Amino acid sequence: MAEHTALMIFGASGDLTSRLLLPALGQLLMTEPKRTIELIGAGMDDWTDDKWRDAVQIAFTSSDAADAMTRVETEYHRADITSADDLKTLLGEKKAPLALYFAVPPSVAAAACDAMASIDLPKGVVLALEKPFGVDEDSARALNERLALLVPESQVFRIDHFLGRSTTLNLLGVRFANRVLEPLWSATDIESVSITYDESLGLEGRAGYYDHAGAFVDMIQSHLLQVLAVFAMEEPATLDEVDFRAATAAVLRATSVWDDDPVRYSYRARYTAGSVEGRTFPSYVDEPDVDPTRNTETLGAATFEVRNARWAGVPITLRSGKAIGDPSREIVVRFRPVRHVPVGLRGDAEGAVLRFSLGTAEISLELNVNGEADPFELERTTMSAELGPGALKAYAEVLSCILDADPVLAVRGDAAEECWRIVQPVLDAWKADEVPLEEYVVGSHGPKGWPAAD
Ligand SMILES: O=C1O[C@H](COP(=O)(O)O)[C@@H](O)[C@H](O)[C@H]1O
Repeated sequence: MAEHTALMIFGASGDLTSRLLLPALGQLLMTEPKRTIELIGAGMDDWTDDKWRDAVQIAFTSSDAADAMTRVETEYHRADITSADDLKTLLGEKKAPLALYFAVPPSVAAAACDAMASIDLPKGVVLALEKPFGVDEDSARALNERLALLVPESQVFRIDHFLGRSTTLNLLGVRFANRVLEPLWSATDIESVSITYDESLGLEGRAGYYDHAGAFVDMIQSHLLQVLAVFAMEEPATLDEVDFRAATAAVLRATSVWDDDPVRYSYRARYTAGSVEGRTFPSYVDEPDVDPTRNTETLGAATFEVRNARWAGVPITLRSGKAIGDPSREIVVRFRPVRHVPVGLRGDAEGAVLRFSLGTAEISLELNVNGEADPFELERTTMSAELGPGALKAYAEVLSCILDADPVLAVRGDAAEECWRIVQPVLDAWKADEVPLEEYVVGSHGPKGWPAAD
């Protein structure tokens, strides 16, 4: 662990910084009492050092981390990060360990990378970039090429906080450390998989971004494909960045829409007025700052196949939606039924179902057992266990890797391009209106008859 690091946040006065980054940094500092940080805020707003320190203090207090302020030196600079002169002044004599965190829109990040090409960056500097990484495969590749001119790939951190979720990382221990599960982890024994991340939340004032992204790009193009990659990867020899990222990237490289038919195997819908968990939402099209002609979906799903020897033939459905009642956030693994049940054992011998919660850290296994009243009549039972929630929240876990310059939980450049390649046929089919945009009432589970809404 690097004990003292400089973290420079571009977009310091923005929503992402106050809502996610600073609370996560506070949490990280509370769990790592030896860590100290030089926290440099930079942005277009005319803030003073005091205003920045106050913003940090407020965010730390919100995550019960006010005590960590004593280990943070703060300074703020008004700067246009797309200007080489401003960047030169900002970076001045700064030396590694130094991380530059781009909490800015992708177009600004791209322009800042261009500006950086004409200055000398401190050796060893880490560049951390928020999603979305590009808007399609070509733009992601172009951004990768720009970044490659600046620093080696191991110093580029494409952030996906789902890789830092303890619930995603639980897949590693449960699968690889259990002989009762690991040998079953393939098409031979698994019939289907679904990865669902529905939320009761609505737009939360993010229409400016969300109305362009939609549920599919916001959640599936990035986060859920990464979860799929961790779920389906070959066993890496080690969990270092080289082995781990090679294994997840190989899964993405082998993944495509089921049957190459996005019209049949993708689904989209948007919500109409209603209430969920005591909050009332208007119809999506009537939300402030939404352009109804954009046809943005607030719920998306698609079925994919990982075309390799381990997974070919297993449908893997990813789904995510907003304003869903009693939302499901889990990975569901459906095992195949046994080939034969002894004559005399009555009932339905369905395959076992293993569920990993992606919300709270829980795991459960549904099994067939002998009936309580009649031992020759099968019944279903569920064994469940709570797993540790993890000491750090997802963003804090990811930040800890950034500060240590360890890219293991960052998305590798080729994987970021693959994610766009995988979803493009769906986005194209939707743009051409080949898939109907259905509707669902806020607080419902989404349109009836969709896959993976279990
Ligand atoms: O990145 C995003 O993730 C959140 C869901 O993740 P969580 O950790 O906050 O539950 C999602 O609400 C948001 O739309 C998306 O941009």
